[in-house]
Amino acid sequence: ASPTAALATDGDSSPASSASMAQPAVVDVNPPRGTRDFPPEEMRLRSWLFDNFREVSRSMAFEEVDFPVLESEALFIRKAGEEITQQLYNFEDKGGRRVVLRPEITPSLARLVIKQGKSVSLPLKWFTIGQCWRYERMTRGRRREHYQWNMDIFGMPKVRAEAELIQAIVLLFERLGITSSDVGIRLSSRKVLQAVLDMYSVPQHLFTQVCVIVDKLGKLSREEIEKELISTGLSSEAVQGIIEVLSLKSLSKLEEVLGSGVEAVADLKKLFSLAEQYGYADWICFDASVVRGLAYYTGIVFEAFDREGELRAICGGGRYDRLLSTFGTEDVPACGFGFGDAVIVELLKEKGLLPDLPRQIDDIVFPLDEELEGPASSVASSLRKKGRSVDLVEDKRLKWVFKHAERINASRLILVGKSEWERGMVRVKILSTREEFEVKAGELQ
Ligand SMILES: Nc1ccc(Br)nc1
Repeated sequence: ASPTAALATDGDSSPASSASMAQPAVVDVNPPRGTRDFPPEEMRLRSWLFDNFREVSRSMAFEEVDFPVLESEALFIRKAGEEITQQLYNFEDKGGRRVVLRPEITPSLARLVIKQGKSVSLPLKWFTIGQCWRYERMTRGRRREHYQWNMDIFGMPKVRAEAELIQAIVLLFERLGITSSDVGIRLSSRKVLQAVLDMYSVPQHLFTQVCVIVDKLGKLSREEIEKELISTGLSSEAVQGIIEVLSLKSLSKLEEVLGSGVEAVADLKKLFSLAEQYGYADWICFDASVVRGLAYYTGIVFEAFDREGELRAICGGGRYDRLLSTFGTEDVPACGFGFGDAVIVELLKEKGLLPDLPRQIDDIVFPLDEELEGPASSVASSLRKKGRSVDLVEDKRLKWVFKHAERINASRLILVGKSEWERGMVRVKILSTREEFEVKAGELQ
């Protein structure tokens, strides 16, 4: 039996009703575990979301770039114990190369910046929307792929980059109808943690490991965090000092603890003052516990969260000034964020903000009998060349065509009939007003 035998037909043109043809599908029609199909309705929502990502990127003068989903595994080998590197969707290809389905976009961006080298002028403002993968034991039944909108700026060492990226995030939320009472953006700087580690003379090689551990604050208990920090070799007073500073929610308190003139505080003060000028100050708040879980961040980090506290972070990012040197070349200051396609949709559902995106086409062209299939083709073709979306229908009863027109929200029904065609005419029915008239076929717009 053909695999499509089990697929429903319209019950109108098939010889027997689809029910009598249903047989077990030969292949498993579900996509691989942890992955999704996008049938038309879901695809319209995804395209709507991505169009908003693109429109914000355009308004910020970012250029679109793209990369293979398949990357060399070497790009993602890091020793800081991040979840993302422990769940690599990695394998050996037929040429014996160690490759991965990329878990994130930033290393690919860095790779391309290095490859472009001196041929590009800085700053670079690039964005992409790409599928990212993780191989997680299905015990937790979580998805293994999602799409991420990434925006990154290379070659902008000052806080302007962070301010620009946060504006992009706020613009996106506002386009979707989300307000600063629904969502906040908490931000801090890894230089805060760096200053604390310096206070306790913690060796620099522990920095990224400590960041990855404290990023689990709020996910693991305080005891578990303390245990993991001690296991890196930190003294208990260093652990207490870290946890105490990371619980601060006020920049002035932070300044009291770290002392004035600390770079982290100066950066954050500058960002808050720029936020006032951009007009998004009510979206952001300082929260010293924000460190984000990626090893390569070096400065300001930020994440958007729903103020009801129900959901995981909606998006997140930060400054990564030393990623390129880990790939063996000179550093270029960089800053970026990733914005996944899943949590945002959950938030829109919760807020009743999912858009109604019905299918819509301009014209249905229908030959009233078989010998008019040719003329119907030329009518459809000329309308398409004029930019109309045209559904050319045949082998159906007229009753079915009217129902179909309603189902797909067609604006017009163009009927090609024998007597009209002999006079060079076609019949046009405006479906919203039921208005009906004849038009010269050659003058149909
Ligand atoms: N990094 C990553 C990849 C895929 C999914 Br689903 N979540 C996170």
